[in-house]
Amino acid sequence: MTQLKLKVCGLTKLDQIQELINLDVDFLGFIFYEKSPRYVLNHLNLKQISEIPHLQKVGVFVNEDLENIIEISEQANLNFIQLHGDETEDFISELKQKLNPKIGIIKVIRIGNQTSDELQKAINHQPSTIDYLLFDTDSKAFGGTGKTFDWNILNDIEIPIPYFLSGGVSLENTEDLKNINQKPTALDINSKFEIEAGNKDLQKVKEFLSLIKNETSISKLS
Ligand SMILES: O=C(O)c1ccccc1N[C@@H]1O[C@H](COP(=O)(O)O)[C@@H](O)[C@H]1O
Repeated sequence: MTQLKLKVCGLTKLDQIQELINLDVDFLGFIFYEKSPRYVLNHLNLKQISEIPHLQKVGVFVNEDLENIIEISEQANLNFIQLHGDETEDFISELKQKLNPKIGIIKVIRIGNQTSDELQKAINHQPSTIDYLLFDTDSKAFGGTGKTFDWNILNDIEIPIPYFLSGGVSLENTEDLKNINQKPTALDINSKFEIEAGNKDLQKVKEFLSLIKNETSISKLS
């Protein structure tokens, strides 16, 4: 059985980041959206982010200017760009052309009240150059609300590439993973593992890690 990966998002503190690296967390997420309470550049500069020794650093952007994404990705030494807004197919294709080819793209599909047909169309319209999809709950804030969507809708669609599951993922709802037929490649945790925005509750993250990385628990979930 392939092991579920973990992305911890909304990081702002170097000591916590180092601890997550020691815990072998698979993806580290940094929010480059000024309106977010987890806006990383209020806490760390691009050089500090670039020096973080991890090979799966994800920058989260919301309807950001293409040239800014490229500049930040280079200066912060990012490995993935997570597009969390309403970025079009053309925008993503142009970004892919201009971006360092080593940098992958994660496209977020925010799930609100779409039908499964509408959702399928949105998935099918994504450019083939994206590396992962990420499903999150739709909201005016774009993300980071701690709210879940109805995961059952994932059983009504075809997901052609690996995906991250996000939106209010917590210690309390991993049980519901067993109802999803096509399992996510990674779980993305954020606001449910915080003392306050951007300040992670590492004890909770450790509990979660042992839950999802433990073979016995995983087999209970699938
Ligand atoms: O966390 C934020 O503040 C944020 C703001 C704007 C876009 C995305 C944001 N975070 C992403 O939201 C999801 C879900 O987070 P949560 O579990 O619901 O708190 C996660 O992918 C973050 O990358």
